[in-house]
Amino acid sequence: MAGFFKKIFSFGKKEVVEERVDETAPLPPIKWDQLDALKPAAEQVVPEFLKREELEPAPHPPVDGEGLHEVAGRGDSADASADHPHPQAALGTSPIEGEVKDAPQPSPVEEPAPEPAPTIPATPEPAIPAEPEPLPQPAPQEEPAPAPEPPAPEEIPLPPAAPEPAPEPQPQEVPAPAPAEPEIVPPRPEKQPEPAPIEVPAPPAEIPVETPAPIEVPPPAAPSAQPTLEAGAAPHPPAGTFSPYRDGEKEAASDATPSLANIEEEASTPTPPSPRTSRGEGKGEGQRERTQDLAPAAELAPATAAPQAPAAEIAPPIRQPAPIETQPVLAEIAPEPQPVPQPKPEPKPAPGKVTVAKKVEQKAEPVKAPEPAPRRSWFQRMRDGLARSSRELTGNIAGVFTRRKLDEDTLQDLEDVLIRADLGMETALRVTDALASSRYGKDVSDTEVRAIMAAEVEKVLTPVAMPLELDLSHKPHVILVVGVNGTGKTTTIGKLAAKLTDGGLSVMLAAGDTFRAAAIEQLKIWGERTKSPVIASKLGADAAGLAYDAFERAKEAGSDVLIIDTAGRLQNKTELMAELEKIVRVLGKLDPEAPHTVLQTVDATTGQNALNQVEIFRNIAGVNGLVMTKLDGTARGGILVAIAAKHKLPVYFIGVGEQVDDLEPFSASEFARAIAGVA
Ligand SMILES: Nc1nc2c(ncn2[C@@H]2O[C@H](COP(=O)(O)OP(=O)(O)OP(=O)(O)O)[C@@H](O)[C@H]2O)c(=O)[nH]1
Repeated sequence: MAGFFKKIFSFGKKEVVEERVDETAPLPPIKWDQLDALKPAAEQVVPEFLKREELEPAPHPPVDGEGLHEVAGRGDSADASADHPHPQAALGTSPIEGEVKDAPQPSPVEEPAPEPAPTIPATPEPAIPAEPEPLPQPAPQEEPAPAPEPPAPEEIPLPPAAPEPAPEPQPQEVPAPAPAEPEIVPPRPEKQPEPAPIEVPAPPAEIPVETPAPIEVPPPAAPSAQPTLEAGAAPHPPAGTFSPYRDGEKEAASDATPSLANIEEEASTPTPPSPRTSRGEGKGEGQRERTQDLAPAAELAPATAAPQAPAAEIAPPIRQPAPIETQPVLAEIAPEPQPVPQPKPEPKPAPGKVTVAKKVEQKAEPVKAPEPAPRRSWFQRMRDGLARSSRELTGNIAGVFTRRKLDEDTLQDLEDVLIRADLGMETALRVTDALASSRYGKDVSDTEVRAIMAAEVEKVLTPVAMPLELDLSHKPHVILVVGVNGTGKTTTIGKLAAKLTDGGLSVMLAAGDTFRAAAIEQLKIWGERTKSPVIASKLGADAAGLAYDAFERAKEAGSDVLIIDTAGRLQNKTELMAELEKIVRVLGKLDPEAPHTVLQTVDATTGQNALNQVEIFRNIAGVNGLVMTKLDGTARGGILVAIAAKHKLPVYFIGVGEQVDDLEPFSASEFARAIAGVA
């Protein structure tokens, strides 16, 4: 075989010499298309050359002459001496011969070369230019490129010696490209025109090679993981990780996707880098390796593991460990984020605990709210409310009767104490008279004095302590609520509506306080709380007109009770008093007896002014009942006794708080005992 290639080599020289001698004319421009067209011809011609070489070199010159001109014209004049380059270039195709030249040298070393040689020319041509970098695909596409690079092929023959040393490393390097090439195979079938007949068998062989590759992966996986570290652990693990998936993708994607091959090459690049450098040294050899790799690849995979151990083994192990490692890595990654969120919930409980503690504290307060201690009983609440009044009164009484006999001075001192307690002159005289009639000249204790006082106050209050009676024959029973502003009219209306609705009565509310927007809104709130419809109008509207409309509405609705709120006016303002009179007058048009109840709220904290308020409202609005408000926490609860004694108006309720339940029916004995500090 060596002789065979030598003949070819010498033949090329002869052609070059002959061609140049014959043709001195300027070289025509290069026509790449023609060159491509020549490629297949060249292949066919090649065998002819071989034959003709042995027989006659003459016939070829004319044929190759054109190719030679083109090649020479490309400008390797410096290499004009290019003895062989020309024939190589003429082939076109230069790579073909270049390989041929390269082949002969390594071929002696590698005996199998002679046979693949004919096949080689087809593949190597495109491969040579492309292989140095992108071994697989670019080569065929760049076929024209190699032609313009005749100098490369020319130089190639120069380092023929290099291929000789290269051949040995090449077989080693071969394994590395081998895995990549099988992937590259798909692109080659595209180039099939040249190597098609010969390589066609190879690709199928390679295709199975790829499939076995993943199969090989599992066995060496665990052990190979370590070797991967040696060959290029860093690059491999990632490549391996992706490789398994890519293989599957490759199978699915089929040959159409050369990119996959590139991807794998990139993944495997760590190992190939060294082989590539070696390849760059000898292109012809590199080409050969391809052809050889393609065929032997299938064989190498299983059997040639030893020679290709470094590269071939690295590739598979890399793939295997990678997928395995990747999964565990993912598994590790997954748990990592889990612990991360865990700490987050931890802080949540922390603040939760804090909040809980806070909430507990806060809730503890509302729990205290059941301080319905006031709810324990209205009397207890009233007693607590009258405590101030009681303490002051009882304290003063005790100061008067401490180890003193009852005489005129003590009786006068007691009268003064009762009057300062707002009980009124009448009530004070009643108490002193009662005490003097039974205890005059005797030692009297404060307890005895308070008991007599409680009894006398009760006597005063009993006539006025009356329950509110509603004549439901009136549909509705109209309750007009009057009183000085701030005495608790609206609040009392809400409390009363709650009692009535709780008792099963239907109640309608009328917002007659058209001078204060807050009063209207406040009444609406009470209406919502008591589920009672509220009749309201715009701010500043005529209160009498509103009362009239509300009365009609209540009649139409069949309400049991209509409660009309009014504006709080100072009794000395004629206009305001006239408005109340007008309301009463208008209501009387619908029902002469309406309003059926006129309640006046009296603020217990007002003191003696409450007597005047009742006097005025009684005369203007016909007040026929009282609600003593704010008896809780006042020291002047005695005014109720004075009002009762003077006006003898019924006291239906007393307000002992701002809550809906803080409206209690008035009890003379309880109030009297509470204010006198008698248990
Ligand atoms: N402590 C206590 N406060 C009360 C009582 N009744 C009413 N109040 C409060 O007294 C204030 C005045 O009550 P209102 O109902 O608005 O009095 P009003 O007469 O309607 O006032 P105007 O709408 O201005 O005429 C409010 O803050 C009520 O919560 C009570 O019996 N005890």
